Amino acid sequence: MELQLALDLVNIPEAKELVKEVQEYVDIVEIGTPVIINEGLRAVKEIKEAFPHLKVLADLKVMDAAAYEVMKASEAGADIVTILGVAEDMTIKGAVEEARKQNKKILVDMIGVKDIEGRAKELDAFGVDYICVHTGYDLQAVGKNSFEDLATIKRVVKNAKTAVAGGIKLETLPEVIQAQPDLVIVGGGITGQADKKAVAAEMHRLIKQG
Ligand SMILES: O=C([C@H](O)CO)[C@H](O)[C@H](O)COP(=O)(O)O
Repeated sequence: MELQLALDLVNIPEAKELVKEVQEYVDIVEIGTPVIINEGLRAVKEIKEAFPHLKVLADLKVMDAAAYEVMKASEAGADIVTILGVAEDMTIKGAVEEARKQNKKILVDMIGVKDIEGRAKELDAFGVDYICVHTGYDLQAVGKNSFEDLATIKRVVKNAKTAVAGGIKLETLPEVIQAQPDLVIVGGGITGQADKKAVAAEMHRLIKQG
C-alpha cells in the first residue's frame, strides 16, 4: 500500500516546502488540479526536478483529447496522469495508449460516476493502471465518503490497482486500511495539520504495517 500526498491549495514554493517536510513518508506527490490551474504544468516539472526520487502525479482530470494532454504532462515529468472515469471510452483508451508510449501510468478518477461497479469493470478491461474512488470537496462538505465505493472496486477490479481519495484523515485512515486499497491519497489530512511531518509519519507507519 502506498501513500500519495495531494497538494491542492499551495503555490510552487509552498509545494516544495511541504514536500521537503514530509518526503520520507510519502511515495507519490500529487500536483492537484487547482495548482495546475494556477501554475500550469511548470509545477509538475519543478517538483519532479526537486524530488526526482518521488513519483509525481499530475491531477489533470482529463476529459477529452487525452493523448495530447497525457503527452504534455509526461513531457513535464509526470509519472502518473489522471483522467475522469466519466470520459468517453475512446478517450480513456487514448490515454492508456499514450501512457504506454511514454512509459507512464494512468489513474482514473471515479468522481461523478454513478455506476461504480459497472464502470470499474469496463475501465479495468481497458488496461488503466489505477482506479480511484473519490469523494470531492463538494460531497465532502455534505458528509459523504468513499468507503462503500472502495469496497465495490476491491470486489470487481481484477487488474488495475485500487485507490481512494477524499477527506481522509488520521482518524479515518484505519478504516481505509482495513479495505486494503493499493493507494491512499491524502491532501488536507496532512497539509491542513499543524505538525504535518508527525501526521505524515504516523500515516506512513499505519499504511506500511497494513
Ligand atoms: O482531487 C482532489 C480535489 O478534487 C481537488 O482537486 C484532492 O486532491 C483530493 O480530494 C484529496 O484531497 P483531500 O480531500 O483534501 O484529502
